Amino acid sequence: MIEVEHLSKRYGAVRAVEGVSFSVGRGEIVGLLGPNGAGKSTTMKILTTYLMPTSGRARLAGHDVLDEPLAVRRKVGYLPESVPLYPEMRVREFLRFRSRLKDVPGSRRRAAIDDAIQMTGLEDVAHRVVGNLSKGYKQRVGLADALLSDPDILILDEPTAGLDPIQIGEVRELIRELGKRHTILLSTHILPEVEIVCGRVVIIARGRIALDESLEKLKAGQAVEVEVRGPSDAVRGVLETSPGAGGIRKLAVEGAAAGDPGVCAFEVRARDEQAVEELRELIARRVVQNGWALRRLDLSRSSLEERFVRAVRDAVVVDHEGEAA
Ligand SMILES: Nc1ncnc2c1ncn2[C@@H]1O[C@H](COP(=O)(O)OP(=O)(O)OP(=O)(O)O)[C@@H](O)[C@H]1O
Repeated sequence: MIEVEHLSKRYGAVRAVEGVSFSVGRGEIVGLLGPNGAGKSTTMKILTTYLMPTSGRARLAGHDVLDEPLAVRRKVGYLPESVPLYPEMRVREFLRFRSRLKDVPGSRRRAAIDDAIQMTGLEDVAHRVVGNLSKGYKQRVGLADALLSDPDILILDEPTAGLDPIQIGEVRELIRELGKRHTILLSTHILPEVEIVCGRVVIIARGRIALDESLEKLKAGQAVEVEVRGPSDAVRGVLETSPGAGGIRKLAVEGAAAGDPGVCAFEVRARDEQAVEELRELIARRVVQNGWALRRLDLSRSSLEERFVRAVRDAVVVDHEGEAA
């Protein structure tokens, strides 16, 4: 549904996007992840035909952004980083206005607006003035707008930016729901967001692709963090000999005293993706069987974070080497 080939964009001397290539298949939810200024918004503006690339190609649902920009716009619903709304309009009135602009046929317009309102949970505020809504609800109005023409593709630029934790959860849930019917490319710089919502992540750093991988693969080799009240050496021995364990790292040991073995914490890396869930349960059983108190047992986030930091750092190094050359 989205094919991007060697896309570049310069703003004067600023190379915002440099030879970016990736693709998104029908029904995928892909996260475009990167630090501030990485080139995410610029890429999305090119894909939605709001900006022309300096070079390279992009096709959405088979239409080229340069040759057929109107056809692209008909296939794409776009939620820009800052949602342009008319604050003095009421929600339904705004969506009616937008549906006319988007050429939604008159006979379909009412149903399209009702569907968009229902999908985004705006029923209770449909009669309210947009400018008086909370930021979370304004974001939903932006999403409803993006859905009006029932587009095949949704492009969402930082859809949860500036929302409170409850609103963030609601919008993420909504995106997952939308992912059942639409192909979605969303940008964010929040790692857990990608983990929760997306099936694949494309990391962009300094305008270049630093990583393009499925979440499943990224999670392979994931680790379990375990905290136990028990003798550190014995605990370590039991953890590292657990079937499925691929390596162990000490996180902390504290408080051993007379009569108290103290508390120790380890990160146990799973040998493969399947192993991590089994390993978690096995560790719980083994700790308890040894008569130790299990204080904490989590999936470690560090593996994905490490991959992100490494990918971004490597991209910066390559960039500097490129400049030096
Ligand atoms: N209109 C513009 N004129 C000049 N430079 C620009 C313009 N728009 C963006 N840039 C620069 O291009 C680079 C990429 O910006 P872009 O907004 O695409 O990044 P981003 O990944 O979306 O960042 P953020 O997460 O902060 O929104 C940055 O260095 C930015 O300063």
